[in-house]
This record gives sequence, structure tokens and C-alpha cells, in this order.
Amino acid sequence: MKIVVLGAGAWGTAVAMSAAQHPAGHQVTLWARNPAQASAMQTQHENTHYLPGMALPPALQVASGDPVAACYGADLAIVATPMAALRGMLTALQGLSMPVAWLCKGFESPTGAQAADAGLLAHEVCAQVAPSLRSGVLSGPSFAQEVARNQPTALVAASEHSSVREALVAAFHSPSVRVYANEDIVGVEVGGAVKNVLAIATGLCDGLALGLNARAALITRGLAEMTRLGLALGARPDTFMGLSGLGDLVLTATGDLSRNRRVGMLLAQGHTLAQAVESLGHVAEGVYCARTVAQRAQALGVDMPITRAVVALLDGRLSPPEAVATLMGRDPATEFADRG
Ligand SMILES: NC(=O)c1ccc[n+]([C@@H]2O[C@H](COP(=O)([O-])OP(=O)(O)OC[C@H]3O[C@@H](n4cnc5c(N)ncnc54)[C@H](O)[C@@H]3O)[C@@H](O)[C@H]2O)c1
Ligand SMILES: O=P(O)(O)OC[C@H](O)CO
Repeated sequence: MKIVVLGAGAWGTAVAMSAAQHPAGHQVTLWARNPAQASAMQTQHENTHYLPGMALPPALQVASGDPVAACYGADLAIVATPMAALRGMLTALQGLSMPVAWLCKGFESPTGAQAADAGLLAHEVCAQVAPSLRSGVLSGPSFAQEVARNQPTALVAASEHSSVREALVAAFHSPSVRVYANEDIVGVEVGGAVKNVLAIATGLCDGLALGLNARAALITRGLAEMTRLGLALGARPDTFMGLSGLGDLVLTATGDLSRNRRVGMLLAQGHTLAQAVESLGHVAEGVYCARTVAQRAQALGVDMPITRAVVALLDGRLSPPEAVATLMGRDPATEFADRG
């Protein structure tokens, strides 16, 4: 297969490296928007800013310039930018006929003239700007550094189009990566977005040394609120027990490679949000989509107390100890309040 990965951050680079070593001998091109970064990767055989210390496979091609031109002749295009760049990239790609999948995990955060609009999931953005694309998402518990080292990883390919699911499995299922297909793109995207917000909460919890009991409680109650939002948006309940739900939540909420978890830990240590974000050097999508998650939940009448506490923390309305006190100070509740 010919595969183009558009976006040369940590995850786009890792995914391109993995595909370029696939036993089927895929031809893989990694496209960077910054020509200087592309030429540095070509000469150094390394993405020194976003994935330092990982040698790029010799077969991996690097490109820059027009992203649509980079896709000509490809069998599969992968959008590996953050959520904030997805709309622009899909608008550019709207006329393509090959399957297109994105890797970003979040809700779009509306800005400028659209600030009052609801923030959208990636497939909702695609429906607005590129409805004729055959599209989907590749998600699941996956730290870029581990995939770049070919450490065992399981992903989920979600799309309503079987040809997109099949293309993603053919491209990425390998001796080190298992790719499971799922038709529930709503559930897969909700899991990938909300786990980032919840990882900020567990980072805060661990940064304040609140203990393992507290972290397990946050993960479990976080899964409940993620599931409630997903069901209200039309997802299937079992998706939240899968790789993009429980799997990615456990990884991101507990794994020290997580940027979102690190934001929570830095806030607990007294850093400002601006300092925390600046020190990462990478995107932490939970910072940008927490408010949107809370707004969409509120519009649907879905209770998401952990998400609300994270938003108040990020907005500076609550200090780290106050955010914890707010969660612990809630009235007693039934564990499964939605049971019929
Ligand atoms: N890093 C991971 O382990 C990982 C794993 C799974 C999913 N993801 C998701 O993948 C997405 C990308 O994450 P990342 O880790 O690669 O981020 P990163 O911060 O490492 O890199 C972001 C990349 O996007 C590029 N970019 C930003 N705006 C762009 C634009 N307008 N056009 C083209 N390129 C643009 C940047 O130049 C950079 O190369 C995020 O939504 C993230 O949640 C990341
Ligand atoms: O580093 P994070 O917090 O963006 O998480 C990376 C991946 O999404 C984990 O699956």
C-alpha cells in the first residue's frame, strides 16, 4: 500500500515509522508542514523535536509542501495533526477519493466568530467540511514512544465505511500492532477525547499525593461519566469497555508518558496552566477540549462532575485542593443512578 501521514508530531511520526516497517512493504510518506523540519528529518533520519532518539526507518519518505499533492496516488491518507488543525486539513483533502483517517483525540474547540457554537467531534467536523470523504479514526491506548520502539500495542479502527476499517487494518496490523475494527465511531471518538480530560484529573490527584484509592475512584467514576456522554451522543455502551474507552483511560490516566496527565501533575505542583502547557512542547488535547466536553454534556443533560472540576481548575476558578474538595463534597449518590 501507499500511505501518506500528514503531520510529523510525535504520533504521526511513530505511526509512519510503524507502517514503514510493515512486513507487506508499504511505501510510506511522512509529511511535515514545516519544510525545515522535513529537511532536517531527511538528513538526520530522526524527528529530533517531536520524537528524539528514535531512528527513522530507511524506507520512510519525508515530504513537505502541498498536503493534497503529497496524497496523489496514495491508497490511504492519515491526518496526524492536533484537533485544532483538523478542519483546515479536511477542507483541503475534501476532493480525495482514497480512505482518509485521523488520529486526533478531542473535540474541536470553537474560536473567533464560531466561539458560541458547540465544539464538534472529528467525524462531525468531517461531515461539515468534507462529507463525501470515506473517513474514519484510528484510536486506542498508544504512546508514540512505545509504538516507535515496536512495543506491542492494540489500536481500534472506527468508521461507518467497511473499506476504511479494512484499509486501516491492512496498513497498520503487524507483528507489533493489533488493529481491531469497530463501527462505532461516536463511541471511539468520545472515549479518545474524554480520557484526556480525565487524565488531567488523575495527574492532579497523583501530584497532590492523594493516593491510589483516589486514583482508582477517579478512573472508575470517570469511565461512568465518559459512558454517559457517549450514550447521549448515540454511542454503543460496549465501546467504553474497549480499547478506546477503558483501555485508553487506564493508559493515559496512569502512564507517566501522558502529556495530559503531566499537565495535572504540574498544576498540582503550583505551576500555572500557561507554564504547564509551555513546558510540554507537545499538544495536550484535554486542555483544549475540557470546556467543550462540559458544554456538550450540559446541553444534553449529562452529569460530568469530574470534567466540570477540571474545567474550573483550568479556568483558574478552583485551586487544586479546592477542585478535590468540590468532588469529595458532593452529596451521597447511588452508584448506578441510571439503572431502570
Ligand atoms: N503522542 C501520542 O502518543 C498520541 C497517541 C495517540 C493519539 N495522539 C493524538 O494525535 C494528535 C497529534 O498528537 P501528537 O502527539 O503528534 O502532537 P505533537 O504536539 O507531538 O505534534 C503536533 C504536530 O502537529 C503539527 N501541526 C500543528 N498544527 C498543524 C497544522 N495546522 N497543519 C499541519 N500540521 C500541524 C505540528 O507541527 C506537530 O508536528 C493529538 O490529537 C493527540 O491527542 C497522540
Ligand atoms: O500523551 P497524551 O496524554 O496526549 O496521550 C497520548 C495517547 O492518546 C495515549 O493513548
